[in-house]
Amino acid sequence: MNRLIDGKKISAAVVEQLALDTREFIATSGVTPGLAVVLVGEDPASQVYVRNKVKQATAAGFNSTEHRLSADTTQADLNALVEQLNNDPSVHGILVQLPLPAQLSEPDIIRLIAPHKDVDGFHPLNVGALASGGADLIPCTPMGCMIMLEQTLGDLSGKHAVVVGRSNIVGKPMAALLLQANCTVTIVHSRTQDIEAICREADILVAAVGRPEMIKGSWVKPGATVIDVGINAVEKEGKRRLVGDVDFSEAVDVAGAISPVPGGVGPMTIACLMKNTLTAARQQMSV
Ligand SMILES: NC(=O)C1=CN([C@@H]2O[C@H](COP(=O)(O)OP(=O)(O)OC[C@H]3O[C@@H](n4cnc5c(N)ncnc54)[C@H](OP(=O)(O)O)[C@@H]3O)[C@@H](O)[C@H]2O)C=CC1
Ligand SMILES: Nc1nc(=O)c2c([nH]1)NC[C@@H]1CN(c3ccc(C(=O)N[C@@H](CCC(=O)O)C(=O)O)cc3)C=[N+]21
Repeated sequence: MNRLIDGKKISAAVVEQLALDTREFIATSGVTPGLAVVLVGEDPASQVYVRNKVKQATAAGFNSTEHRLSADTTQADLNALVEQLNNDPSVHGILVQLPLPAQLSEPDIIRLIAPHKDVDGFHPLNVGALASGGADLIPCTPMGCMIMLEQTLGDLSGKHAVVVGRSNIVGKPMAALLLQANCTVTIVHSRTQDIEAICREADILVAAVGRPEMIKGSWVKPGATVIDVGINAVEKEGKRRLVGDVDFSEAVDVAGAISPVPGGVGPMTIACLMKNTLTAARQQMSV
């Protein structure tokens, strides 16, 4: 029996609960949570995500603002915007869409965001808190993956989890959360030898590589739970399609449960961004 992990459905339930919590927060504090999303340049995929984020934030009952800067924005201009948002009491969460154009420094801008408004959980202070087990603002994509895994498997204790990819935004925080949930965690990356054999040992396989359909059905242990984080735009039969890092058509016959792309991790990421925005607003208002 193969089971599809339906990110659209799970995220809708998360957002529904969040809308209730938000209403209660607004009634108690008199404050509406505010999310500011910053987009530099015209990357079409980023525009889609930003639009989805702003739409969902409005649905959850937040105020949300979108700040679009041109692709040739200077570091000084971007810094000035972030400082303005840091100092704006109506803004509780700030997200700067990545990647940034080449002339801008990602580490510098991430460090500049006030840690208590860092709803991506990328500031070194929040990364440190996650590593030592006491974080409030957890990176949205790994948080979304954990919700999917816990709904599918319940207790994750003792499972062997293999994370493919070691980026700061997905792979590393994913591994930290799995470890916190008592999994035995292996991280593999581009220098790992015999990735296939390691993947085949996984009870939980999380793919965050950015290579379309790299993980084949034969890499999956029968019955394993597969979470596909990859979002890759490819041309198929002359049409633009989104595919994951897992070869879904092969893996679906082997896995015990698997998340699709689209309709898997993507919507969960946005739902978790909303969760973090409410958490940030609560902390700032001490409610
Ligand atoms: N659904 C969602 O909400 C989100 C989806 N994504 C998607 O997830 C994917 C990964 O994103 P991100 O983590 O930012 O990507 P990065 O490019 O930052 O990291 C990719 C990782 O995969 C590893 N890797 C690359 N090629 C191989 C290979 N052939 N074999 C083994 N490992 C390899 C790299 O290894 P090394 O470190 O050695 O170079 C690196 O650690 C992308 O498709 C992205 O679009 C990302 C964020 C959110
Ligand atoms: N600071 C920052 N934080 C991020 O969290 C961040 C980022 N930068 N840069 C880019 C990646 C990517 N990402 C996605 C979010 C939602 C979908 C999503 O909603 N996907 C839908 C489909 C969207 C479509 O149709 O294109 C789905 O998979 O079903 C995808 C990808 C967040 N990221």
